[in-house]
Amino acid sequence: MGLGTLDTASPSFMADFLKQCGGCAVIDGGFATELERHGANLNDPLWSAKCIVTSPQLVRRVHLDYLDAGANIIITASYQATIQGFEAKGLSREESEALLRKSVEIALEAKEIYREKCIKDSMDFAENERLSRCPILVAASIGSYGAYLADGSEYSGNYGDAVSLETLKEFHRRRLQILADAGPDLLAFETIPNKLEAQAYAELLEEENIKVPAWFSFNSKDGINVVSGDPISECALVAESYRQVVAVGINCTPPRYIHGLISSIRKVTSKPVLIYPNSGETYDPERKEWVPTTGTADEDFISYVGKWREAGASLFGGCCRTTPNTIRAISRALSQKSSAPTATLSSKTAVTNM
Ligand code: MET
Ligand SMILES: [Zn+2]
Repeated sequence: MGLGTLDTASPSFMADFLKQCGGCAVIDGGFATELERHGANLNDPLWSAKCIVTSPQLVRRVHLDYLDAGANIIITASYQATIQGFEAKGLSREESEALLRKSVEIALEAKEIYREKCIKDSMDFAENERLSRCPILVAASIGSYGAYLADGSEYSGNYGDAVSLETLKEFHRRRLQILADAGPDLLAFETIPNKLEAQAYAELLEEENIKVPAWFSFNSKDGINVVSGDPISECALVAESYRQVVAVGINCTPPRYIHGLISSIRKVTSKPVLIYPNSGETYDPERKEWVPTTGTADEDFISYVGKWREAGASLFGGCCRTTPNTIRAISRALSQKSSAPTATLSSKTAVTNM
């Protein structure tokens, strides 16, 4: 299935993977918001991680839906799964650690089911061809300290002076070890809100001698800086000297900012650039809901894909409020290989038919 020739420990792992995918890969779409669309109530400090406990079948189903839609990389449900968060719910240390492992196990299971389905369904030539061309990767999600706090600071990046580099490293250390040992193909540090946390991740990868390749993905609300106000160029540069970091990019950010951010990242790194924007709506942490933004055509998400590719991104997916339909449309847009991949696609359909 291709993976036999892909060595996650090799320095050329990401380049090899992208080559097998034809130059570009597809990441999945919004995970927590997709669980919600299926009826899960995530109004909880654990957010999507609650479903690892309450609805593992639904977690697996959403992974499978994204694979069916054309994702080459699925991201685990561990974004807001932390030992501290589970312990606050009364679980023991052992139970908490087992749940972290379980998030990876469910995604690996979905990958296996999907592969078996494709093999069995030998009549489905197109699917088989896709699989043999490009392997499926499981990326273990690591959300920020702010995501654990569940107080909106993942979108402000402001942890206050009391939170130091050491605080962040100690907060993340054990979770990182457990997720890395659970057997994912990648580690996805997602929605990184400031430079300090990126630095903490980078140092941890080295100190803990983590062998699983990682990506760093930041979020922005102005297209120039990450949400804390640290310039994206400085944040992306943190990753540059760490060989364990195999891609750098942006997630959970409105589509209208992505083009400029790709250019800024490309100026400071030659690592592959990944992007998985949200639907363009804004999360209101007080109301705990997504609200529409005015004045921009963020529903044109899919129509941007060709431009993002031209700007130098090579991994594309969606974040909050995007759906398997969005991913299917991205996958098609990329495989069309034309400079105007949206000609036959209604982007509005892709994003609003949720
Ligand atoms: N991978 C996570 C999800 O889609 C990222 C959340 S960003 C707030 O649920
Ligand atoms: Zn998001």
